[in-house]
Amino acid sequence: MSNLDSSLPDATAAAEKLRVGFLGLGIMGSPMAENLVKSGYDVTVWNRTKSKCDPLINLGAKYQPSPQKVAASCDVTFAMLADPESALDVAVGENGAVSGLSPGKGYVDVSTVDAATSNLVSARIKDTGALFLEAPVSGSKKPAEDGQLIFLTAGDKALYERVAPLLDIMGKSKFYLGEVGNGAAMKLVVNMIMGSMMASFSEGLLLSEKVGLDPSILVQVVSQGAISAPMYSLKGPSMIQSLYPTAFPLKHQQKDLRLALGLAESVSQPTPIAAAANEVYKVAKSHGLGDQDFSAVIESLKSKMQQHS
Ligand SMILES: NC(=O)C1=CN([C@@H]2O[C@H](COP(=O)(O)OP(=O)(O)OC[C@H]3O[C@@H](n4cnc5c(N)ncnc54)[C@H](OP(=O)(O)O)[C@@H]3O)[C@@H](O)[C@H]2O)C=CC1
Ligand SMILES: O=CCCC(=O)O
Repeated sequence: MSNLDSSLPDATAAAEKLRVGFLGLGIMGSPMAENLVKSGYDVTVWNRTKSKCDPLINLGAKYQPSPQKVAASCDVTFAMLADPESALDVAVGENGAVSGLSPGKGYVDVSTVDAATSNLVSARIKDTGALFLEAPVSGSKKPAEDGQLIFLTAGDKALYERVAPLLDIMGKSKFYLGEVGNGAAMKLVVNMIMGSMMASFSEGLLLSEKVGLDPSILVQVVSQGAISAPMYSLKGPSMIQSLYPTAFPLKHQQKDLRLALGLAESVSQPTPIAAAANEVYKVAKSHGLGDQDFSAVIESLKSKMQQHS
């Protein structure tokens, strides 16, 4: 097929020259928006803390002072916000995106939220005549920087097709999962597994050390067997040194476990492992580790912290 084939998504988007809004420039939103700017898109940004917009503005992004004004000045607006409360506030609160939307526009929420929040945002967006897509992501800070995220999308198929070239810039793959809520649910199930894996890995590192083994050799052994995971090889060495440089904040992992437990409860699915893991993250959060990487959960299993909890 020729590169000039206008049926290709890339060619369609280039021909359309979409104006892209981006709300929420935290650990994930900043590199995602940066990749769009670097790919030549006309990007307009907003963030609650305005200073985080400056590096993007220096790269050529435009700025608007509210989600409403971003949505009004763009064809499609992405939102990458901390949690259900902020996702709702930015979409439907005062000067929220909804008041800037109209038929022909689209809103793509890439935050990790629960299905109920996503459905609420979707209903309000659709009331304006605009289209809605939920598209939470798997992959952390580095994959966001490298354009290697995995999008778990659901909602308006027409919007999915329209933004596919943008998702392809920010990510390495994308799944379309049907009705709004399915993307949120898939993301929560994935992060429920991840949270339990990290808590279990933490126990193993500490146990190996207590029985006189070298935990760095445990990391090597794990990396070569059936339970190997990139996460263990990536985070294990720094965890052994009690270093937790933030890629995925612990407070967000605990939020995802909380939301996943709610999802499980809604269908009476027992999730005792995730429930136990959630308690360990809650202890870590209550000890002020919420802004550190989620691998800092190991701290809550160290005996000195157990005595103080
Ligand atoms: N970090 C990661 O590895 C991954 C994170 N996620 C998910 O992506 C989302 C964002 O994560 P991440 O970028 O790491 O988080 P950050 O904490 O770095 O960024 C959160 C963003 O939300 C904004 N925000 C928070 N509260 C409000 C509010 N009340 N009103 C308006 N804006 C608000 C922050 O604004 P301000 O700058 O003003 O604080 C910031 O832009 C979360 O849902 C997270 O679970 C998904 C995959 C990976
Ligand atoms: O939500 C955060 C996910 C982090 C990851 O997938 O590595």
